[in-house]
Amino acid sequence: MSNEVLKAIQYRRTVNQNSFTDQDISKEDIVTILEAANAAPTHKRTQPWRFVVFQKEGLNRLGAELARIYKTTTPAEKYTEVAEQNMAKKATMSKVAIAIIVNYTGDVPEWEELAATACAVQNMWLAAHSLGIGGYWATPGLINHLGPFLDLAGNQKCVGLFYLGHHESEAREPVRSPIEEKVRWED
Ligand SMILES: Cc1cc2nc3c(=O)[nH]c(=O)nc-3n(C[C@H](O)[C@H](O)[C@H](O)COP(=O)(O)O)c2cc1C
Repeated sequence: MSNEVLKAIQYRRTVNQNSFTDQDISKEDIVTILEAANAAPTHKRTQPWRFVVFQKEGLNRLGAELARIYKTTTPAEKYTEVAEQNMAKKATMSKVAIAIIVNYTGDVPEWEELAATACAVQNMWLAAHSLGIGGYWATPGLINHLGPFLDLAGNQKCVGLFYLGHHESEAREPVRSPIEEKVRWED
């Protein structure tokens, strides 16, 4: 790879909580990651991304809420105590969790605001990677029940939780089918 940006794009990976270390993420790094999100492209500059940052005790509250939602929304025949505990652990094993929210303005089609928010997440992911911090975008069905906890307005939707931590996982290139299969050239 020829430069740092291309390298970061190739080596950014999903890093899950099992690989996170105990090292804290500094406030400065969190702000750098959020500023990267805020630099994402956006039609009509609606800047639809919103974030709620959980750290320290906030992670325990998030974990407890995820476990509570799991317990109250999972049919009895599918419920397991282990799954309930694992749901909470996703938050408590992370150093930071960022709720990803789309703020729909109505000024552009909804899909464009969702797309802009996804661009913001990729920016965060790359910024985190460049700081030695791994990220994991999780989209369990439970996020559809997080509205009251996150204090979302009627035009806002949570589209995931971005879990972050310093980590010890090996750098890996992506596993993808060849780009040639996904492109048609017209000369
Ligand atoms: C919109 C979106 C939602 C995702 N949701 C989940 C999820 O709920 N659980 C999960 O394990 N991974 C989730 N992922 C991560 C993907 O599984 C991961 O990006 C994919 O396996 C490729 O790995 P890489 O990120 O290391 O390239 C999500 C990724 C995206 C872009």
